Amino acid sequence: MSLIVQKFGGTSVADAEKIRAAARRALRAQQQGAQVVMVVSAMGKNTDILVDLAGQVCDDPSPREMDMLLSTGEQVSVALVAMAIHDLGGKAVSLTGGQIGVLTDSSHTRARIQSIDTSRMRRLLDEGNIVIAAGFQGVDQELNITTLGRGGSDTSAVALAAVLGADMCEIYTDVDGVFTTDPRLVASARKMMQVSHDEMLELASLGAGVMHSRSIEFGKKFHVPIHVRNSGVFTDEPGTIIGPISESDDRPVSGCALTKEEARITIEGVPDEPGASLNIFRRLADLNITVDMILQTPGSEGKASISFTVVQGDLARALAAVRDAAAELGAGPISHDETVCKVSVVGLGMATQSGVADRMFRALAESNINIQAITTSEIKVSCLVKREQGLEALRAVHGEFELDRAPAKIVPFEASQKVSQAADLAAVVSGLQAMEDLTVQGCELDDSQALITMSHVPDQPGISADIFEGVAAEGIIVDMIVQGVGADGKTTVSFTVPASEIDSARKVVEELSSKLGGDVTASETVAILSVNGVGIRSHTGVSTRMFRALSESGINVELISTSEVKVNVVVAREQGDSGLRALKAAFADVVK
Ligand SMILES: Nc1ncnc2c1ncn2[C@@H]1O[C@H](COP(=O)(O)OP(=O)(O)O)[C@@H](O)[C@H]1O
Ligand SMILES: N[C@@H](CC(=O)OP(=O)(O)O)C(=O)O
Repeated sequence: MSLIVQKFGGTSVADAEKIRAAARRALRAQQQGAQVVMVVSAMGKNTDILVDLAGQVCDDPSPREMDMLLSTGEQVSVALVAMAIHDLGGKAVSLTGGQIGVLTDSSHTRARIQSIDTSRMRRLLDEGNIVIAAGFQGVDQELNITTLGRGGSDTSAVALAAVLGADMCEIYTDVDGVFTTDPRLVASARKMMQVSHDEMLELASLGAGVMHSRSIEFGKKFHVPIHVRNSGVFTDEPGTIIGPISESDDRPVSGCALTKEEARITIEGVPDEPGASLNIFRRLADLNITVDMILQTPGSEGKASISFTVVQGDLARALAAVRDAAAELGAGPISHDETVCKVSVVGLGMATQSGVADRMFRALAESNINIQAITTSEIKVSCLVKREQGLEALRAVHGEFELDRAPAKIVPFEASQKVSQAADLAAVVSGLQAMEDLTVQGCELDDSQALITMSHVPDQPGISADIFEGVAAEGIIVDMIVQGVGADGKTTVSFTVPASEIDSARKVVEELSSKLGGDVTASETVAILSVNGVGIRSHTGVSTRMFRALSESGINVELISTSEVKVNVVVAREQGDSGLRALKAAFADVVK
């Protein structure tokens, strides 16, 4: 007998009529022969209302009490959905996270699932019930109620689908599927037929609120087929499948996203020596703060400047940690900016096609938007811009890559679904105990790259577009790009190219610097070390572990770039081999 998990987000159970519609949908699936587990979120904006209430009662609610409060939203909706099913003549039982046996760690408000007990659900399903599970919540060893972080019901649903070996995990929401960007922000956004796990992981962590990024991590790790659909239309029209392959293989960019609430922290005068980054990022990892867009740019007299972004809500805690690190390192001054946001493009295709970054930079320049910082990974380019220009930047980029138009070649829906379903159930079951553990696929060394740095470049719209158009015109594929945060109207741009291309890349950059000003340095003797896997960014300790391993081997990190699936660092070439050995040893316990 088939088993499906149907998750209904807050928008899909916002009122009595929607609750009845959700109940009808589950009953229909059951009548068609499936066992059905529903995972339900709090009604409408109820969680926001509860958060607001807590804020009215006190300034700094305890995380434990916050979880106790927020979990009630889901408890209301599961009971109502069960009643609606009973009223329609069906059999249903609602369960809280604790009643199911969703065991989590004790990090309140952002707990991680450790295991799920399927026995009670199986028994209820076998007795003909629809099981209605409260999303977003679990309990720790002491039976304290925990929550999985805002938006966490998606994660509950995919995790339940994984442990139950479900044939499909349907995510019902208020849009037709996953769009090329948030359709509320860009009217011409287009529904994708399918999107790959890696693309969705990046999009979700960059602000595509339609899915919680940890749920995609689960989906990828346990081969759960995920189908995002609209709860408001009662048709069999497919939504978007999140699976192993991209919608089209002839497009460099699949989607784009805006992360509105970013804050940037910069620490100048950091001693350019092994262990300095570790000192800073270890403290942030200990606080469970996810750090993004880490940029390290060379400064004068052996000092570096390190900038990174955090979500605005984490700014105060991050600043306190950074002040402690700076005091210990003798670094400073520290500055921060809360008026920034991040615009990103994502696509599996950009790993093999050149000319993505420069097109993005040109589109922003043409809208007169200055780029304050850039980071890239194989499948994304992110630019930090002024918050007030974020929306305009997103629209410019969406238009530039013609995301409103369907790609010429689309991989058929059924084909991707079949690949997804070829999951190995045994692997899912054996993965149960260590459900959210970090998976590292491997550590790599690329010693064929060279590094070019342009410093003291005027910090104005169009500079990066000029540089990377020039480089792309020579047919050179740029791998990492890091543009530092400008000081005194000047900025630093560093990037890596294949060592065989260094002369032509240097020529382009030198010609530009003779026009624009700025100094060029090139190093043919660098290596890129990387760690790749799943959940790299959300497991905040990965960069720390990497920096620690390198620092203990006396290796200095020159550049860093991070993504959901990879962290890259540039080091001196002669240290590449020892760096790789150090990383392999450091990650030996989590390599899968
Ligand atoms: N790339 C995207 N594709 C689809 N929806 C998106 C995307 N990015 C952001 N969204 C937003 O996510 C919303 C759905 O998520 P959410 O409001 O959390 O719904 P739910 O209550 O169903 O969980 C959509 O209404 C849409 O505005
Ligand atoms: N109710 C929780 C959990 C959740 O995932 O909700 P939704 O599915 O509506 O995004 C929240 O608002 O964060």
